[in-house]
Amino acid sequence: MSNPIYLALDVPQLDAAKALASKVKGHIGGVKLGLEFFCAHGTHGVHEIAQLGLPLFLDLKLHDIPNTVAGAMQSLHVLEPAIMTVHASGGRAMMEDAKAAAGENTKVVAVTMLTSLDERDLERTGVSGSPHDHVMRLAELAQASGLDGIVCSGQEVGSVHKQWKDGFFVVPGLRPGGKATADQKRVVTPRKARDDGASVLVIGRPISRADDPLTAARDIEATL
Ligand SMILES: O=c1ccn([C@@H]2O[C@H](COP(=O)(O)O)[C@@H](O)[C@H]2O)c(=O)[nH]1
Repeated sequence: MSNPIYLALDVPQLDAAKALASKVKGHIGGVKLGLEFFCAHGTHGVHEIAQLGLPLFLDLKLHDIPNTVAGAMQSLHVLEPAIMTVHASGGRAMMEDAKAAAGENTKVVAVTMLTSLDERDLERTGVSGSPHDHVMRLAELAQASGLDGIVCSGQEVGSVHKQWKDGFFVVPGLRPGGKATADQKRVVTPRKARDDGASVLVIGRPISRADDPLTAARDIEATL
């Protein structure tokens, strides 16, 4: 079974990002490049990280009208990401067009409800009900739109997995026991997420901000 850990390289300096990924390379299955990295280093930075030879998850969480998102997907195609994200709240047409524009080897997954939000935050955006129900609704929409899977927290992945048997589930908001949650609100341990059906475990600060990132990555891998 391949290593499901994708290290979130939310690191401002390109050299530091490369050094961190190289250091823990033997204990992760891929790297995740998000907005912080892409806004600072663009496609050049992605090519640099690609040289490490690990699968790339380009987490740009695209959210715009269908034509614009499809155009962005086409432009990013050349980077050959293994995984890309769009927001499920962009709607069915946007997700359909995003999938159609992506390369055939790229999994397109929809962000449902950010792991930094809880039920009160959701209510303030005008959506009543539980995070669980909101995630389930958006998962159904993503599946109907032909996407490969979704991004959700480890608190929902078990239910989504029961409903969408062959879905591809990306789970961030992971904290090994006792680690600071910081801005994350819907958290579980990597092991729990894995047991409940996560395909990819996105882990950033518990590794990148650890005193010894190599030991942290190794310890997390050992719990799986
Ligand atoms: O709902 C979401 C979607 C994406 N993320 C991203 O995952 C990592 C998590 O980093 P940690 O340091 O392990 O908290 C980060 O890059 C987010 O942009 C998420 O956390 N939640």
